[in-house]
Amino acid sequence: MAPTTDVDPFSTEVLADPLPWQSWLREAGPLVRLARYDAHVMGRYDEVRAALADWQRFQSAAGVGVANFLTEEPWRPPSLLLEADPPHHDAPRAVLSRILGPRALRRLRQAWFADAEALVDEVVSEGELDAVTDLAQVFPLRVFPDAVGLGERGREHLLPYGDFAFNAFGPHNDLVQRGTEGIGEHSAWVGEQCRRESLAPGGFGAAIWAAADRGELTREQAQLVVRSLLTAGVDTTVHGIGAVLHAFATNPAQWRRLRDDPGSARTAFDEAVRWESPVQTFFRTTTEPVEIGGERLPAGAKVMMSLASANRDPRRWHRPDEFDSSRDPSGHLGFGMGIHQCVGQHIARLESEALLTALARRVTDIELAGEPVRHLNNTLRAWESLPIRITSR
Ligand code: HEM
Ligand SMILES: CC(C)Cc1ccc(C(=O)O)cc1
Repeated sequence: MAPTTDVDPFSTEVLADPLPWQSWLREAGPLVRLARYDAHVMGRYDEVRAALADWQRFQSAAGVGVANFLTEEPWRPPSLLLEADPPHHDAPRAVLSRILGPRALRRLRQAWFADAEALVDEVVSEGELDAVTDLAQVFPLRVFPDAVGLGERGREHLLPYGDFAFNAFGPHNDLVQRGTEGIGEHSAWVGEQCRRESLAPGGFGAAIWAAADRGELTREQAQLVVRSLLTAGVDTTVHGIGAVLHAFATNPAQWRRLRDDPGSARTAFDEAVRWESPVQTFFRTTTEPVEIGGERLPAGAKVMMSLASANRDPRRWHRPDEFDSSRDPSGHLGFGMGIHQCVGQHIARLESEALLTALARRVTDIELAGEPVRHLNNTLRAWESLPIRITSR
């Protein structure tokens, strides 16, 4: 019988500091029953990785949150990638993989590096700034909506829309309730941006619609694939960049390492994604009886995957709680694993690499200049505010 816990992983206490819970979870066993939710949870690297690779027995079509789409209405029509399994998942994934692939990045690299230099020039004279509001939120919102082909107006809907979507993977707690008031307006704006007429030529959105013209997607699918970009492509990178800036601000020696070797920016970002896991958890649903750690789960069971716990599992990582930009972070689960592994990860890496490279060129030292403040979300590990002091050459 799997150990049972009465802990609420979505409680304010756990969301504010999830590390003690994750340590307990890893020691309690490979699978633990969550008494508060009709669900189980995995926190060890090997089991989480194996389940993510096993899409046949751990499906996504029943939703990747607490809610089981087979028994309750989703808050919006399900994603054709995230909340779909093969064969339905195949075409949307193939289209997006190509559009967000290496060729797109070569086209964007020069422009994003220049944009990052310009932003750093704007802020670096400040001396003291908030790494969240002045950098982590600004840069992704300056480059990504343009790359998608969005108009200028209404981009302030993007962050709150994504924040709600990530809260909605959790239970209907206070975080979801507080977002309910504004989500109608944010959703309406996002839905409008997914229409072909709203999307500028040359952007990711127009490329998705061109795939529909070629018969690779239907028109309805095209709209939803654009919606996937707008849902998954903003808050994640904002909090990923927040995480890497916090990591460097609290490890000054590693900032000097980055300045000596700017080429290490990409690995440093992946190490920050492992260490902080901006996306902490999501769920799968069993499609047949599954045996894990001596526990037999029936079909239709919801299982929470704690990426964050797995990314700090001492069974897999040496000194897991340390941010070590010189380690090899490959194999981390911060972008997931298997057929649903993040299709936008290269975009995220490029955004971070552009900003870190621009900062490393101009900033000799980065350190905390005040108490960082957490932004709580049922799924995301995020900062609300990150006061830093930078000294530039
Ligand atoms: C630091 C930034 C990011 C993190 C930590 C992150 C994390 C993840 C994770 C863990 C998954 C797997 C979900 C699952 O297995 O159910 C995923 C999937 C996905 N991500 Fe990302 N992501 C990031 C940035 C992005 C960006 C920039 C985009 C779009 C340009 C994006 C689009 C997607 C999409 C569409 C999926 C669904 C893929 C599928 O189900 O086949 N993500 N992401
Ligand atoms: C970590 C994932 C849950 C992020 C994510 C969110 C939304 C979508 C979508 O397709 O709307 C895809 C991926």
